[in-house]
Amino acid sequence: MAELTEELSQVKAEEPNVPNKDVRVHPNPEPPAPTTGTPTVIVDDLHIVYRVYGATSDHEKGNAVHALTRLLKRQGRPQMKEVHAVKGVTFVAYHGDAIGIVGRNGSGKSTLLRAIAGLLPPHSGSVYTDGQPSLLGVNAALMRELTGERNIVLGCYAMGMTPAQVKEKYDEIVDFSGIGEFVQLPMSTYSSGMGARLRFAISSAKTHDVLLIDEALATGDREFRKKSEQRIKQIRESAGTVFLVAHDLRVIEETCNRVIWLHKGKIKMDGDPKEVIAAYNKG
Ligand SMILES: Nc1ncnc2c1ncn2[C@@H]1O[C@H](COP(=O)(O)OP(=O)(O)OP(=O)(O)O)[C@@H](O)[C@H]1O
Repeated sequence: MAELTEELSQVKAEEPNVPNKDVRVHPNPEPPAPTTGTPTVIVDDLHIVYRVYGATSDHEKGNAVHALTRLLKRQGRPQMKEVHAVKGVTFVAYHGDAIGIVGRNGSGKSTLLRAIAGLLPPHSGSVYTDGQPSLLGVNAALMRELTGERNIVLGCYAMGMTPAQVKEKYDEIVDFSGIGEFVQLPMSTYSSGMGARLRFAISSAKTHDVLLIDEALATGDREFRKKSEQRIKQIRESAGTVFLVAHDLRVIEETCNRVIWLHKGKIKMDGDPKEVIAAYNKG
């Protein structure tokens, strides 16, 4: 384990750290004293636009003549399509907030989380965060060909933990994930639920200033969901801020103190979970 951690710390040291200049993140090395009412995330008139290159325009769809002409003229597909996924979203999140984000498929929930995490540059508008945001998604970058054990070590390093902290947390992460002896096997042998549980266990082993969870709880069973909810409560109590995207509205209602309803990239409602979820269910 010591050898492995040393090897991984070298790997990490060589990774280029490319700051995203479009997202203004203000890392706070000394976590602030828990103060409710202090803003942690400010999203100001945020617009996110995806550019899809090589998209087929409507009049070209399924048209063999166009495809053949392009081939003969050796032309590529110059078309570029823009998808305006988030359209002028503005809100402020505070210490101790657990904010659920609901909305239909394609309403912009994952895009908003990725923008808060600093992974997508705004087309216009700004995101300000106090502290380091961490995104935990069902597709979080664990490596399928590596064992659970190696992924735990790698994941902990990626979150900035020291070798001593990784050692201290290792057993707790394995216990919490409930994957047992599978920890010695490559993640490619895990069910999707086991993978999701391990990702959640790793990400939540550290105290986060801002933790963003994208559907990560959806694949867990009932018992695991209860444990995860408990852990989200602990993160809130340590004055962090949690954002949770889940299609299961019960999870959101039981875990969050505030809900944002996104509709076609815009905020339709923002407030008390019961009220927002009732309106969402009607509309
Ligand atoms: N990488 C991408 N490239 C182009 N368009 C994208 C990309 N990712 C998402 N989109 C588009 O952006 C819009 C918002 O997608 P997003 O995944 O944020 O929605 P969502 O609310 O999280 O959806 P779901 O509930 O289905 O997960 C959709 O129209 C989607 O097609």
